[in-house]
Amino acid sequence: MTVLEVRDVSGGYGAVQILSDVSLSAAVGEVTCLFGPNGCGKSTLLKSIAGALPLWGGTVTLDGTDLTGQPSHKVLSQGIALMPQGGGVFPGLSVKENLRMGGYTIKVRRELDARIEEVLDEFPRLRERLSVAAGSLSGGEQMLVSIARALILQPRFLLFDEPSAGLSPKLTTDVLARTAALAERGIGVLMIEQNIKQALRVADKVYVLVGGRNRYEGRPGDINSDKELMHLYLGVHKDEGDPQ
Ligand SMILES: Nc1ncnc2c1ncn2[C@@H]1O[C@H](COP(=O)(O)OP(=O)(O)OP(=O)(O)O)[C@@H](O)[C@H]1O
Repeated sequence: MTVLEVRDVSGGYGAVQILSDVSLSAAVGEVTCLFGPNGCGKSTLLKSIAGALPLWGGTVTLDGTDLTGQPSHKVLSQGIALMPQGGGVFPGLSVKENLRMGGYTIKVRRELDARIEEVLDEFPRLRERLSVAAGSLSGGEQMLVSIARALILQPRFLLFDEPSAGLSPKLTTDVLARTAALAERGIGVLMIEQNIKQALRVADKVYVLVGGRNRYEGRPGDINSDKELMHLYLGVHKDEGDPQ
């Protein structure tokens, strides 16, 4: 099974260290959730894995292939796509143009068109809005464009940075269900999420970072028994954390 392995990763910005010896592993076909208090380094970790930030130490491997220190386009070509907060669509470009941008490495036009068609079959709502500027879509629709765009290159792993940020409770449920569906079709999902309770419903595995270090690793059913973690660091209060 394809596994993304992060080992003893350290990193930060300028001289400021944010991550200290962080390790995790995520598998294709699973949703791996990354929780932790604000500012603990979750986004920094995803950016470091995706090659958007240099690592100070440690390794990132995909199925044993060393990706440590590779620039983001190389990491992407290995099948790891980063979905930034808010989706990161190009607001002034149409939905169709955004999808084309997702496949910019596919040089054969027919092949790119076929991939776009495949993805649109999965996202019929986007088909109706192909010529609309992505920036004029709702937050939920922009997240769909972002997911659809990432799927054009048939990634093995999607790194989601708070896919539900700014979305209504209903859209949050939809987007989290979609991440679970992506995992079911064999993609590995590594996801930061603030909606702990809802994320636990779709998670196969959970990591918690505190202060840029690993604090917890386990299965979603077990995390509720760590009261300090749930209440103090994740802000989930009594009777709120049951993933059922
Ligand atoms: N570009 C940057 N330059 C300098 N410091 C940064 C930069 N981006 C983030 N930081 C700092 O790094 C720390 C970790 O930020 P990060 O965004 O990784 O945390 P997070 O766990 O994702 O937080 P949140 O849950 O609030 O999104 C914070 O103290 C933040 O202020």
